[in-house]
Amino acid sequence: AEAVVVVDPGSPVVPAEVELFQALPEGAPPPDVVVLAVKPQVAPAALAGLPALVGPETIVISIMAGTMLAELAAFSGDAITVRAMPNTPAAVGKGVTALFANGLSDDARVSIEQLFARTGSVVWLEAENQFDAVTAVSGSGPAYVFRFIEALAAAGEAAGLPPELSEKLARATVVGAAALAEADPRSPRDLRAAVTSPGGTTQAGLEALDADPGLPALVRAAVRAAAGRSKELAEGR
Ligand SMILES: NC(=O)C1=CN([C@@H]2O[C@H](COP(=O)(O)OP(=O)(O)OC[C@H]3O[C@@H](n4cnc5c(N)ncnc54)[C@H](OP(=O)(O)O)[C@@H]3O)[C@@H](O)[C@H]2O)C=CC1
Ligand SMILES: O=C(O)[C@@H]1CCC=N1
Repeated sequence: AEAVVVVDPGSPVVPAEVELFQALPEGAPPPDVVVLAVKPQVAPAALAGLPALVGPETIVISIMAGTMLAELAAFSGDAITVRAMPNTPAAVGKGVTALFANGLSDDARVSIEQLFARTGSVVWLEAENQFDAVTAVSGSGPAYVFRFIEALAAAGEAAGLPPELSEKLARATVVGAAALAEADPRSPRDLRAAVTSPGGTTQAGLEALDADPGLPALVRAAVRAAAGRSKELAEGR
């Protein structure tokens, strides 16, 4: 990008080449791309000045959970409007972003894809109503994995390891398993089977993990709750 501008009423630390504004600038030429990253609850107040700022060539990308394209139309004036759901591993180029828009030109589609490809992989959704489930799986998902690291570290401590060592082992194990899942084309199921010696330690651990209610049921409940919250946000609650 030629110039990157951040609008934030606070004082976030931004890179030297980024300009910081406390409020939306008035009378500026229409930007190429605007990314809306405020909380959905503050959007009406924060974005009131946006229609006057954007032009018909501007691409407005909202990453707000639960804010529908139909609602975004009120903020985005003439601009091309896109919904995106990224996730925080984007900070290290390992994110995954789901995108959806109606009637995009091929050019717009390519530039949006290129923008998010800088932060990791990109998928286009077939329907806007997939966002609730997508938000619950990949938007919120990193937090489930971090929770797992915390739980594994705490369990190691309970099994007698010093806290620092246990956290180091738990973190390195999840990082290593994720890297293997990325590099090895086998399914997660096959990767799991490769660790699990018949009658060995892993089998004993997995049996406990799957005992009622079991990890799959807990994860299903987590995704259902997060998707439900996404729907509530869409209804303005
Ligand atoms: N966190 C995540 O993993 C993901 C978040 N999202 C979406 O991103 C959005 C932000 O979430 P998150 O980063 O977690 O929340 P934060 O509260 O961390 O970020 C919100 C930001 O908006 C700023 N802000 C508040 N009011 C205004 C305003 N009037 N004008 C401009 N900026 C304003 C805040 O500034 P200040 O701190 O000074 O109040 C803050 O920097 C949400 O819509 C969320 O759904 C989407 C995908 C993943
Ligand atoms: O918790 C949230 O609402 C946002 C959306 C996905 C991740 N964080």
